[in-house]
Amino acid sequence: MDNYIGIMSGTSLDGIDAVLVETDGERIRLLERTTAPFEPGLRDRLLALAGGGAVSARQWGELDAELGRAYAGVVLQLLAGSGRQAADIRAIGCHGQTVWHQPDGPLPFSLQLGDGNRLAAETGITTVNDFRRKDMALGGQGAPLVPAFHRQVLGGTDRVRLVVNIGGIANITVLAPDTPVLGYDVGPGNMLMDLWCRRHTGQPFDRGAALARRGRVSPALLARLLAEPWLALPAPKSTGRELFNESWLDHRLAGDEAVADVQATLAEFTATAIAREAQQWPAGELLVCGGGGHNPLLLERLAAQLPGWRVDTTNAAGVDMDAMEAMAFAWLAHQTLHGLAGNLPAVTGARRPAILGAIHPPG
Ligand SMILES: Nc1ncnc2c1ncn2[C@@H]1O[C@H](COP(=O)(O)OP(=O)(O)OP(=O)(O)O)[C@@H](O)[C@H]1O
Ligand SMILES: CC(=O)N[C@H]1[C@@H]2OC[C@@H](O2)[C@@H](O)[C@@H]1O[C@H](C)C(=O)O
Repeated sequence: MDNYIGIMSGTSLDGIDAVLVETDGERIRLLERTTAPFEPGLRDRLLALAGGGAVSARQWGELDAELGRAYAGVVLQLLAGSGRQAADIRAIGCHGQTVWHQPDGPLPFSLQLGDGNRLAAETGITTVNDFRRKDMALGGQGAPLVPAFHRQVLGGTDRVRLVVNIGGIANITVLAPDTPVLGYDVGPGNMLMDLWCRRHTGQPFDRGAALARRGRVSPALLARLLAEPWLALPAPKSTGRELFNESWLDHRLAGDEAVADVQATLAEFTATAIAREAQQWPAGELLVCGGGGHNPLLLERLAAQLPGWRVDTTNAAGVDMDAMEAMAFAWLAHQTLHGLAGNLPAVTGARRPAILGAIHPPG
C-alpha cells in the first residue's frame, strides 16, 4: 500500500478538500482529511471566469498559478497534520478547479485550473492532474469520473445500489448485480440552492435547510424547472455552471415568489431530479455523498419520493461522504501511475478505456 493525496475543489466553489489515503488500487483507507475555504477574492475571480466573463490571458494565467499555490498550501497543511513528509507520498491526484466544461459540440473541452507544475515543485511530490481531457479526446464527456471509484469502494452488492454525489452538480452511479456500471450527471445539486441563499441572505448555503423549511414548494415553479430538456437527455451526459446558473434560474422565476418558497422549490427540484433517476430501478439503496448529504431536507425528500428504498449517506456504508471525491482523485492518480485506465467508456461515452491525466514530476 502506498500513500496518495487527493485534492478536490468542486463546482460549489466552496473551497478545497484534501485527503491522505493508503491504497494499492484494490483497497483504500482514509488516513487524514482537511478542508480549506477559498480566500473570498479568489472565489470571486473563479466565479467570474466560470460565469463566462471575459478575462485576459494574463488574468487566466495568474489564476492558474494562484490556485496551484493554494493547493500546495493545503497539501503542506495536510502533511503537517499527519506527521508525514513529502517523501512518504507516492503522488498527488489533483482535480483542479473546473472553470469551463463543454462536453458536446464541434470542439469539446473541459478546463480545470491549478498549475500542476507549481503544485509538484512547491510540495516536492509527483502530481497528476488534467484528468478529463484524454477521455474527451476519445469522444467522451470527460465526466463523471467517480463512478469507477464508487464501484471500487461500494460495488459488489446483491441489490441495486445508487451512489449519488450531491455537490454543486449532482451525479449518480448505478451499481447493480450483473450489470455494467452506469453513471451520469443528473442536474443541479446544491448550486441553485446556494446561489439563491447567497443572493437573499448573504450566507453561502442554506445550512440545515432552515430557509427552505420556512417556505412552501411552488408547483408551478417546480414544473418549469423540471421542464428543462437537458434533464430528459439520455446518458452519457454531464453538465455544469455553463447551463445551470443564475440566468437559467431567473428565466424560470415569475418574479413574485417568496424567497423561502423559491428555496423550498429548489430543494424539491434537486431531490425530484435524483428520485426520477432512481425510480427507473427496482427499489434498493440510495447512498448520498458530497455536501448535499448534510442537507436534512434533501435526504427527507428523497426518502419520501422513494418508498421501499433505503436512503442514507455513504457514511453508513463505511465511506466518508465528505472525503469521497478527493479520495477518488487520489485513487485515479494511483491508476495513472500504474498505467491503468481511469475512465469507464460505458459512463463517459469514450471510445475506449484510457490512462488519464498529466504527470508532473517534482524534480
Ligand atoms: N449543513 C449543511 N446544510 C445544508 N447544505 C450543506 C451543509 N453542508 C454542506 N452543504 C452543501 O454542500 C455544498 C458543498 O458540497 P461539496 O463540497 O460536495 O461541493 P463540491 O465539492 O463543490 O461538489 P462537486 O464537485 O461535486 O460539484 C455547500 O455549498 C452546501 O450547498
Ligand atoms: C466538469 C466537472 O468538473 N464536473 C464535476 C461536477 O461536479 C459533480 C459532477 O459535475 C461531476 O460530473 C464532476 O465531478 C466529479 C468529481 C466526477 O467527475 O465524477
